Amino acid sequence: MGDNAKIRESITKQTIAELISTYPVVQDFFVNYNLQNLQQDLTVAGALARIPPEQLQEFGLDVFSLTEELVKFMATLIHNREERESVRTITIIGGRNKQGEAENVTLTIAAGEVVSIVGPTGSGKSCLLGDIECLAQGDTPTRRHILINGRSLTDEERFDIGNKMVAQLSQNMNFVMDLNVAEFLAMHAKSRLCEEAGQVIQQCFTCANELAGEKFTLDTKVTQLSGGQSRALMIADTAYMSSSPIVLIDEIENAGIDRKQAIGLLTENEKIVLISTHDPLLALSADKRIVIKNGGIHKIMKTSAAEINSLRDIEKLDAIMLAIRQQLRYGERVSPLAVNFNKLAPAEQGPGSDQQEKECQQHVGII
Ligand SMILES: Nc1ncnc2c1ncn2[C@@H]1O[C@H](COP(=O)(O)OP(=O)(O)OP(=O)(O)O)[C@@H](O)[C@H]1O
Repeated sequence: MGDNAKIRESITKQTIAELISTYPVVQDFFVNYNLQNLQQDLTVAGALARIPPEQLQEFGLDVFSLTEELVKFMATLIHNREERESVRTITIIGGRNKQGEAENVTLTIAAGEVVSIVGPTGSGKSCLLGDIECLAQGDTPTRRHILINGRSLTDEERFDIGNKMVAQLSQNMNFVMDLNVAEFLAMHAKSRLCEEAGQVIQQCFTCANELAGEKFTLDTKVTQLSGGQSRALMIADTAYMSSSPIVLIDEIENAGIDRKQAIGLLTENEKIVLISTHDPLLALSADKRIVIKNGGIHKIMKTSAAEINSLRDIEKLDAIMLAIRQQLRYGERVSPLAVNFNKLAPAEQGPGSDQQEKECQQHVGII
């Protein structure tokens, strides 16, 4: 029996109340067809059969085609749920760098892991994100292959627009719709068949406002949001509404948002997060970092215990920079710094020494 036939058989036998209690978002489907008053204790088949034909004619439907619409709606809902739960790993199989030299790398990243991508400007960080976004199969300039749960995807799986495995938060985000924040979030909730949409919309809005510096309201037009506010809204949206299990972030450091909180939020739901960054705080907040050089994966380094210690100092420095930025933003004088700069010089044999780098590379078993 095909998937849709199984869904049809299963849902039509349930009562309306049972179906709604398992999938609250189904109420939206009924409301769309003006069917909010269906009798709750009847089976779905029974309740749909009792709808007067003229009520459905308004939508160009009869009971049979309405049932098929409901089955398609449920199939998408179930597919999204399964997908969210199904990506356990992604694997990057090396291709070649800008010179055509082989990368000789196989890196597997598990659900819940955060990996940063670092390297000089123009080295190829966004290109690696692009490979993951399109689930490359040796058909991009880098010739990399990306596997999901250890296997290559078919072209149908890669290019199925309903199959949104990867969410990408890119550097430039522009809205073209004339909607306010509330309408925008409601539209997303609907298109992603979000369960408990009202609650999720409120969570997204509150969280985006916490991430962004300057507050905005639900009435604010999305076209009026600043770059940082748009970024904050999209991060909250990705964290709470998107079912995509893989999140790619291209440089959030310049968006003026709370970066640590943003990453914490995205990793809460066992997503795989890859961040291209020039920011030490973000780079070291990851479990591992991929170092890109000349278009190729040069090294993969696990964040060492010493680096995690340094991260605490980096956070303090970051807090100082943030405070200075706030003072400047609000037209205040910058207060004298209570920092002993002599103490800030990196220790001679500190993190980053050759010995430690070798250990890191051995640890992840890379080239
Ligand atoms: N392996 C490769 N083979 C061929 N071209 C590559 C490869 N990797 C990167 N490139 C090319 O190099 C250019 C710069 O790459 P990319 O934009 O990914 O750099 P970046 O590290 O993200 O830069 P920035 O830090 O400035 O954002 C792009 O034109 C990209 O197509």
